[in-house]
Amino acid sequence: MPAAFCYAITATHPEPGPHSRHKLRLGPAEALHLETADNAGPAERRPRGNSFRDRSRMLGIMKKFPINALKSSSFCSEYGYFRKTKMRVISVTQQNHNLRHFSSSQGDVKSLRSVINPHISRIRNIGIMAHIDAGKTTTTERMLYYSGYIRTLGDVDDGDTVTDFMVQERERGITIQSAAVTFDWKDYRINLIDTPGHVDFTVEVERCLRVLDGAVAVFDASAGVEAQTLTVWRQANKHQIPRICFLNKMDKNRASFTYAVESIEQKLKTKPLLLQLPIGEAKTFRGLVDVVTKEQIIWKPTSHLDDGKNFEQKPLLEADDPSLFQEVQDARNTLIEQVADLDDEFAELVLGEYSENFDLIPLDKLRSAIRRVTLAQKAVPVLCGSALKNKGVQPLLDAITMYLPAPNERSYEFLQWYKDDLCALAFKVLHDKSRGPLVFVRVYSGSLKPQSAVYNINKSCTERMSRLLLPFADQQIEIPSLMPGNIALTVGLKQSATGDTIVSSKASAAAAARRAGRDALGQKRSASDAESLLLAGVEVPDPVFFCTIEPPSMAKQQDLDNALSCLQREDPSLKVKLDPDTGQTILCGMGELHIEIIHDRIKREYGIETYLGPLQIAYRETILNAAQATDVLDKTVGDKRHCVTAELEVRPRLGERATTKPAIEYAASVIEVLPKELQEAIENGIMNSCIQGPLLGFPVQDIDVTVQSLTVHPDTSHTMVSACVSRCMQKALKKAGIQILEPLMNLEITVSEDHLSAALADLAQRRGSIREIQSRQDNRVVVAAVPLAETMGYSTVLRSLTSGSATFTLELASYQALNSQEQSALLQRRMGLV
Ligand SMILES: Nc1nc2c(ncn2[C@@H]2O[C@H](COP(=O)(O)OP(=O)(O)OP(=O)(O)O)[C@@H](O)[C@H]2O)c(=O)[nH]1
Repeated sequence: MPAAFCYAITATHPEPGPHSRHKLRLGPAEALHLETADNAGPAERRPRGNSFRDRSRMLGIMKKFPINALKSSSFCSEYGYFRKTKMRVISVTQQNHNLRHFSSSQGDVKSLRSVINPHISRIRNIGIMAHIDAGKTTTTERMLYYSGYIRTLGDVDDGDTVTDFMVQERERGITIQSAAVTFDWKDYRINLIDTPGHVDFTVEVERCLRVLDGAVAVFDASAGVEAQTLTVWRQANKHQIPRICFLNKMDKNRASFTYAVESIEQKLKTKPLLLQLPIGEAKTFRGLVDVVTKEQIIWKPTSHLDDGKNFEQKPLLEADDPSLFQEVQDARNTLIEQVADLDDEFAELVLGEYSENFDLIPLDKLRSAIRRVTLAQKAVPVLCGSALKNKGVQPLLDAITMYLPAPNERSYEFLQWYKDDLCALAFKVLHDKSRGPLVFVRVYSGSLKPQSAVYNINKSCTERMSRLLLPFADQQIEIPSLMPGNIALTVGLKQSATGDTIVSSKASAAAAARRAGRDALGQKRSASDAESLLLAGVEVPDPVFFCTIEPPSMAKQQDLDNALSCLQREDPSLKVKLDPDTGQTILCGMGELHIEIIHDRIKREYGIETYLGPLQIAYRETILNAAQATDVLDKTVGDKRHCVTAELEVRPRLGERATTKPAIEYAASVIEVLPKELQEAIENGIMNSCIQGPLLGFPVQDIDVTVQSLTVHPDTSHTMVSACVSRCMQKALKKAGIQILEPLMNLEITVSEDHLSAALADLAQRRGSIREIQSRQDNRVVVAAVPLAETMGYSTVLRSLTSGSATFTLELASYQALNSQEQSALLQRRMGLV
């Protein structure tokens, strides 16, 4: 299957707003180092027995219970003592940052008084992920505000949020790059990554997920689960990341808590744990009830400000609102049932001591049980609010600290190879004009210190790191060390790119490789499996669009090459190659928007005005039949004779589809006498010929290859073997008959009833096939399949057809064969005949 990705375009993009500018004021630089013996590991699990529901039914204990007047216990600091260390504050010089207000009084600016290396149990590495426009950036901005790191609330629509700092992000009101920010909330260090929702930047989400321990999935409460939510949810499943759901936009027209929860349950196939219920919906939304504590939280604007800082939290009494009171009571009983069903330790407690009265269950016991089931990914806590209207974000922050895991509660298989040696992962690169590349790293084991040499396993090189910085909101604070579980920025690493593994030395890498190798033998794992554990890289799907890119003059070619190589280090989904026939530079990307943004960044950040050729589709080639070919290469170079005879068979693959990696087999007579280096040379030859198919030069997919025979003269170099095999492959592929495949996209359009027929008529003209039309509140959701070639400029057309009211998402589904007419039309176009 192709790597899943999709893209979403809102047909109504907000216009760029005025950029508010503020001056940066910093408090005095001071840092404290935390040393604490606090260790909050998960309680040991007990073997599961019958379900709680079954057992409680047997015992007949499912009753309604009286009000629990317990107050929520505040999280008191468990810190031991603080020790002063040196720290330097550096204001961000990122070219595009608008500087923001920070509290100036000492004691107010938490970042400047923060501990540098909090105890690992107090760290939360969290991602915010969602469908485009669900409100990730707005929620992040509120978190920074309530935790005291910014003094004014930025707005996505005004283009002045902290995390969307690129000019393109601020102008378009979308997140393009993930942004990592650090802040403290109630004695916890939160490293938070705001990820893009637009599918062209899915790889950006994927690489962040590698370093996260938990995630907050944000939903638009009026839309529930949308297409890109499914994609990011699948990505989080793949990395086994515990999650919390935040139903945002509860203030919006048509917001529905019940609808959103149902869609989470049905579409994401997960068990939602309702930890809150909203008080009011849409226009009447004014607060929430904490189902765990049965307290109501009502936000109240002060006379001059409605920034959400002022809220009242008090027990919900029956007299306040009898029906809400009953709803909360039921919700709490259901929650207890659900958790007991999933957690034996809690079930025992509930069935024993508290079987007569659930209200007496201590809060900490219930919370610990919710935490255990969340960490085990058996269920997902659900909270709600409205980030834009400043409601619900503080309880969300509390939930992050309470229910999402600390780094030491996650298990990473590769850690065992490193023991206590340094193992860190570079997960993001930013280019800073004055300081060069800034590399974000997460430390898994050992510690990282500035002014030290480190070894990059992927690049097999030693590099020197000059400084370590913590990205507190949009300030960066220099720190003396980085401990396991934490995230920071490094200055000075010139070779390291996204996805690289960093260790202390070459010897330490070798020792880890030996341990991994030994283990691989023990567990019957292949050496390449062990290697992949050692190198925690990022999977990048193949691009679907490409175009030529030209500098304004030949003199600027070198500058353009440099700019592209910097951008590629930041963005592994950007591919750059040279057209072997024309010598032109080719830019390959994940979507129209992706290429547009790269073009814009080259102009703004590197000052090069480039010209893009027309956007083209990255088709694939495959074969129709099995075929055999033989090739002989006989060449004398200097005094050496290179002589190879190869015979190969190619066949269409029947099983697993959409892979450009051919399955290679050897005839028994060949494999018996094949040295490893020669095998590598043969496989290089086969792979190279699959990169550029014989018909139009597109990658060849879904083929099996058998090396039938191979004769090699003793003096022949391996390069000549590869060349002969490659030529033989090309012959075999041509004989087998080439079929062109085009990317087929899953398209989901959300449109009002009034504009439905216009959208459907347009779809019919685009070779689209409609699979389903669903209802989502007052809107219709059209699920269809459409060739990628027919989606160029679709956002503009849909916007005009629906007066800007529709939204759509596209996701690569598969590659489908072009019919013979379409294929010959494409051939003619590519040859310039039409
Ligand atoms: N009504 C309402 N609008 C909101 C809320 N939160 C965010 N918005 C608006 O929704 C739009 C998108 O918000 P963002 O915070 O940029 O959403 P995002 O998920 O970060 O978007 P991408 O990163 O581009 O995917 C903006 O116009 C926000 O003002 C909310 O709670 N209620």
